[in-house]
Amino acid sequence: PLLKVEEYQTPFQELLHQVLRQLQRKDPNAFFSFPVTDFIAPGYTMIIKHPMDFSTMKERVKKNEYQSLEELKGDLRTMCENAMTYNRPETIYYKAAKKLLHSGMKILSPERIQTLKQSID
Ligand SMILES: COc1ccc(C(=O)NC2CCC2)cc1-c1cc(C(C)=O)n2cccnc12
Repeated sequence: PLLKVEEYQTPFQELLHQVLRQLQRKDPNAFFSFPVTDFIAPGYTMIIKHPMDFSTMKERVKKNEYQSLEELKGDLRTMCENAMTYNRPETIYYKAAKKLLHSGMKILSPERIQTLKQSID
C-alpha cells in the first residue's frame, strides 16, 4: 500500500497541522487526543454539549473547515473548558486542561505563528 502522506491542499492547512502538532505535544498523556466517552466519563455527553478533541480538530483541518486561526483557537478553548466543567478542580484532567489552555494560547500567539509561517514558507 502507498505510504500515507499527510497531503494538504493549502499552505494554511499545513500551518494549522503544525500548530496542532505543537499543541498535542502539550498533552503527553493523550487525554485530549480522542473524544471522551460516557464509558470512561459517566454522563459526559449529557453534561458537555459541544465536545471537542484533537482528532476532531485534525479532521477539520483536513476538510479545510477552518477559515481562520481564531476558529481553531476557539475549538482549543472549548476542549479545555469542557474538561474544566466536567472534571473537579483537584483532578488530573482539570489540571491538564488548565495547563493546555495556557500553553496553547502561547503557541497561538501572533509572534509564534509568524515564526511558524516563516518555517513553512
Ligand atoms: C480521551 O480521554 C481519555 C483517554 C485516556 C485517559 C487515561 O489514560 N486515563 C488514565 C489516567 C488515569 C486513568 C483519560 C481520558 C480522559 C479525558 C478526560 C477529559 C478530557 O475530560 N477524561 C475525563 C474523565 C475520565 N477520563 C478522561
